[in-house]
Amino acid sequence: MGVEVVVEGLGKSFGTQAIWRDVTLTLPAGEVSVLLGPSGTGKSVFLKCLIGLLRPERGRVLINGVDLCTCAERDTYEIRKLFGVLFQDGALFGSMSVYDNIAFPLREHTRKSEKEVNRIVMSKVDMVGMLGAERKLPGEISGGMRKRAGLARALVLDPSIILCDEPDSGLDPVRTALLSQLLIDLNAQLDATILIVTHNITVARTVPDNLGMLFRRELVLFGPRELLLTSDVPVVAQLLNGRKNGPIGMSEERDTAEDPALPPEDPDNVRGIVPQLEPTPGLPRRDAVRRRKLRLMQSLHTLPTPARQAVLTTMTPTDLDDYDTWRRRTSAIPIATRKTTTPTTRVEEPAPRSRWWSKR
Ligand SMILES: Nc1ncnc2c1ncn2[C@@H]1O[C@H](COP(=O)(O)OP(=O)(O)OP(=O)(O)O)[C@@H](O)[C@H]1O
Repeated sequence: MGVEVVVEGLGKSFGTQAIWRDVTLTLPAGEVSVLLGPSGTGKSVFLKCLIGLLRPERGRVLINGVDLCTCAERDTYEIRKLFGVLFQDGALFGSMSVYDNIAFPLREHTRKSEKEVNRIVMSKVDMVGMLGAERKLPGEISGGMRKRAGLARALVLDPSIILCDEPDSGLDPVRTALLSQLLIDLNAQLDATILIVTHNITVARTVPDNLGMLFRRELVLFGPRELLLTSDVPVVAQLLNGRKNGPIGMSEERDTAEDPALPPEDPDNVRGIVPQLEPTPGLPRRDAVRRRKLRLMQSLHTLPTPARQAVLTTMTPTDLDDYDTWRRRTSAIPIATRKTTTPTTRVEEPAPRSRWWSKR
């Protein structure tokens, strides 16, 4: 199963340029999350901080209890093995074939035989739909294929955490839709924690379990997809609808500090929940979906009404039964505890779980 990534109070600057400050969020284990934000808001820098390629000045990144911001080089190296990363440009070695690029982490970090390497590489080549192109050089294939080759390379060590920096940039709408499906299928097969940085609104609306947004050097919001897709926060609504009117300007200097109200009659306003992609028929169901539903029910009371209603519409009778079982199990503890002091008190609700989503 994937690994939870906990980010607490993270801050990063380059010299006097503050990129973002006080970023706090949790990527739940095995779930798919998307990070949005206008160009230049530091999304790629954030990914690099998560894998320890850049060191933030403030805050913590906790993975399996290890703080990547302060741990020794040796621990960083070990933790990094949990990650598979698709960099923005694919980051392939230009002089190596696609096959050798994908085989590289296996040859570098494992002692597998060439036969075993071949089996793994070809299975990943197949997975990303590149059979027949594996002997080509990166310069001989399209940008979209380079992205998919980069994704195949990110997967060869069976990562618990997959980071994808703009996997859809430069892809046509059909290939973007296929890539979205591929990411959901991967999550169903691997149950890995996935974080995708994208500018693509359709990907943001249809792929993730959780959405977040960076703007003006801060994390505006991070939480379940229902929270952002029903959000009235102007910058979130502007970005998710791809509109020109709103706080986001052409350049950072033109971004406005206040959140001007959006015109309610805007015909482009397509706010609301769209169905999330399901794994391709024949693949396993996503384990994350059930875990996430239980977690959402536990923290339902912390969500704004529109998000809460949207979450409730996704619940099946089985989900509600799961929640009921959990409630009975957890409330048994306080009832037993209270018996000694106030035996007549019935505890109706489990202790409220602290809010796990983040708001500026
Ligand atoms: N190594 C570095 N040294 C100095 N500045 C850097 C470095 N890496 C990134 N930056 C700066 O950090 C800011 C954020 O860059 P980043 O690439 O993370 O943005 P982004 O949100 O991913 O943008 P885009 O969506 O356009 O890819 C930019 O102003 C960039 O110039």
